[in-house]
Amino acid sequence: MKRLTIVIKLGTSSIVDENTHEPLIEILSSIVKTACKLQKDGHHVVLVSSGAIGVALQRMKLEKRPKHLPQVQALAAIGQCRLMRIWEDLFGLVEQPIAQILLTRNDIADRTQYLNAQNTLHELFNMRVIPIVNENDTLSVAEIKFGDNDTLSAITAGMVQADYLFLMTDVDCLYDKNPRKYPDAKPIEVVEDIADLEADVSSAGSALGTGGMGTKIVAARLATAAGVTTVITRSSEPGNVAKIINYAETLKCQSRLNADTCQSTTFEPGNGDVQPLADSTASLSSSQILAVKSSGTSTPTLINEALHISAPLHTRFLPDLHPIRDRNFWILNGLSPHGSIFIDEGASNALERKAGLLPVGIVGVEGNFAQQEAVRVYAVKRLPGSSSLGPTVDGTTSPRPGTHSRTNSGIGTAYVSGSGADSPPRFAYERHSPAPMEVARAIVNYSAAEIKRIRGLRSTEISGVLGYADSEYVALRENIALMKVERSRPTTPSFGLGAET
Ligand SMILES: N[C@@H](CCC(=O)OP(=O)(O)O)C(=O)O
Repeated sequence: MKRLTIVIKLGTSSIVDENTHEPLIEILSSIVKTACKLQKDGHHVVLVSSGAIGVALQRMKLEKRPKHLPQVQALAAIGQCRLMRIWEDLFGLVEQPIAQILLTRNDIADRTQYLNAQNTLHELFNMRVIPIVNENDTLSVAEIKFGDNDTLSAITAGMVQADYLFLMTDVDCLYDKNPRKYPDAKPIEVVEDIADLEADVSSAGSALGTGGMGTKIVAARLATAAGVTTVITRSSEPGNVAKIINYAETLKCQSRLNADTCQSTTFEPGNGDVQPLADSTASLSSSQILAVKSSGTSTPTLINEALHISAPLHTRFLPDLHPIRDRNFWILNGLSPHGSIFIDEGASNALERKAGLLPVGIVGVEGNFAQQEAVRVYAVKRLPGSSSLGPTVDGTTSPRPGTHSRTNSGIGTAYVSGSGADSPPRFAYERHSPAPMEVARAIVNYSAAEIKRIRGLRSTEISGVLGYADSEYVALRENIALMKVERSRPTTPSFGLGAET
């Protein structure tokens, strides 16, 4: 039997009525039914549930979400237990145990706590319990906030290495243009590479929640990079979750056009339900396999036609084939960067070859970070003729006064400037057109002040300058996570839609 791990995120607008703030019992009941069915079929299910603040508004008979942070935090405290009471009542009706997990970014910034959260989730799966995750808003202030539950759900999906993340919202899917303005807007069913998506993400969230379409795209980017198929679909039809999984798994299986690889899959095309097969027999009939083979296609739409299967409207973001997982996922997404380091091309290439980060390749530092904190790592080009021992990247947004020349490096745009032949060359970079490329995140062995003093030096020179040398590396290889960097991207259709949460 193929067991899937499925994270379903419900925004505030799917949980409470935007005007009356009453719980949307019909949707919540359908979610419970869907989650229990998936669970009973052997899959692992996690709910990421917003709605604490929305539910509290009704409890406290308030008309609007307050703006003052302590009031919002107090409401979250009031609403969270009421929200869980609603879930407990509904899941209790079908004897399905649930668990509450409240997270802040701080909780997972510590590697041990991150692993503890991960272990707890896995243990709950083993116990056949459905975890319900929300941000711990009462403790969260800006610096330790995930910001919105779309991001939280993507991090949760990465943490449990989910197969699917469902971002349930108030629209069917993405369209090639704003369907509210353009009646001929076409739904986008599959986004093969999210890097190619140029999105109009201007739509705001609902009055109660914090997310919108922008945060959904950010979440989809994060989750697909972690190998999670991410789906945007309408929350008012939770039964669609199983239909979409069924459809996507069937297409995945069929696109391989190989009966052997389909053997462990457990789906009956077209009936809308995910069915575990006790004996691992092929889920697709030989006539269906023949139908696809004889159609001579592997594209989803044509396979779909060959099989006569369809799914409710949705947009599916396909996962990265080389997912970022485990420690790398944690470095990239669990930690908040406290500053930036700028490295030259040689160092950038060395990182690609899985080397650690030495001081000699560092050309600049920004921010005020301490040892063992996370930083962003940007690649910039070292200009010909500049000193190898300590040109500074100063982060100005335009060239400094004086003589300057400009090169387009393909990595970032670098300027060299100085007031004449006697002045040492300085590096500056332009933040826009093109911005320096963030190539990695790293946990550093030295503080910003220390790195400013040792940048450009060989490792043997560190102790001479600092009086000590904690490490020859500014960041050890195991503490560096490379980003997926797109050096050139084709332009792609933009889309528009007005999702609320
Ligand atoms: N954690 C908050 C919701 C935050 C949030 O992202 O809300 P939403 O945009 O509705 O998914 C709550 O429970 O009210």
